[in-house]
Amino acid sequence: MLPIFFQSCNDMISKWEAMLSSEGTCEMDVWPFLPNLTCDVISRTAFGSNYEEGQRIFQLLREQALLAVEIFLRANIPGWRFSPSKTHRRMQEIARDIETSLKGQEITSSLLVWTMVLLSRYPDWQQCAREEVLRVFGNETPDFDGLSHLKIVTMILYEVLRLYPPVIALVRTIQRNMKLGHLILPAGVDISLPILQVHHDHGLWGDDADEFNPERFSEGVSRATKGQVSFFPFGWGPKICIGQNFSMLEAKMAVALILLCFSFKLSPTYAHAPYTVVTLQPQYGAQVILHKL
Ligand code: HEM
Repeated sequence: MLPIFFQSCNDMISKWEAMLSSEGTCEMDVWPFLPNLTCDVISRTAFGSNYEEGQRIFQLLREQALLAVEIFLRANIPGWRFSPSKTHRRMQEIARDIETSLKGQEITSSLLVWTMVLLSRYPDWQQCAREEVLRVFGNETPDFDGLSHLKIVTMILYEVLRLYPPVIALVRTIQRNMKLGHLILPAGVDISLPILQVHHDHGLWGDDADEFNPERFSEGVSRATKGQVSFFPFGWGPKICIGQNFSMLEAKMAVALILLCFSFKLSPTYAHAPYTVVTLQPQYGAQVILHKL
């Protein structure tokens, strides 16, 4: 799997290098490249093909996401979600076409784009992470052992997942009448588990809850959360994400290789506008200025 991550990340970096000016800089929107990278990785891993060959599946995934938004926007029309509309029929067709295990690809690109935005905003953390990557790998190709030893990069990724969880909420349907704390929950009711709000809760995370401070994860997740379920970007319990190790490894590889090749800062044209199309994305892209190292 790691050689696939490495190859796909290198392909993306080569495209960025080809765009550099003679001074070794380039202003660009990195956001469109990141879903292509994660599609490429999952496509090569699942089908042994590259992004171009797996393209049909990813077009279907994007169409499905837009249809889901359409349904969400009409959710307040009573009974609409049960009606056999054209949107529903198309969604069912698409669902048959796509295996569940593909659903993580766009989510990982959300993690990567917010990591680039935050490291652009916090150059000290960017430098700190680069020094760690250089210390661990030097001129060697990143391997599994080294990636598992990237402590600062891991702290940064956790803090990005806390501030910008790609999945902002989970929904659960109550199967039978139950009591949860002081709440009585009747069967059939849908409840939302608001990941984004919990991750920003000042009572749980302190006064700096809205600030980027990877240091809070320096002693691991359970210390940072004081043993509470206040950090669950991958869900929790029996339905927890089965792709979390895959995506963390992929993200570490991508971040390590980008840090080794470029320094980057936000372009003045960047407009901070997180919005949700199934996952949390930058509405107007992620314009950065890259400098070749
Ligand atoms: C940063 C990346 C990712 C995040 C934040 C993420 C997050 C999540 C979340 C919140 C859930 C729902 C858990 C629940 O309903 O309680 C989930 C489920 C799932 N994820 Fe991920 N995911 C990521 C990457 C991936 C990747 C790369 C894959 C596949 C290679 C993947 C495969 C799945 C599958 C198959 C499920 C359904 C598990 C089940 O229902 O039993 N995810 N993920």
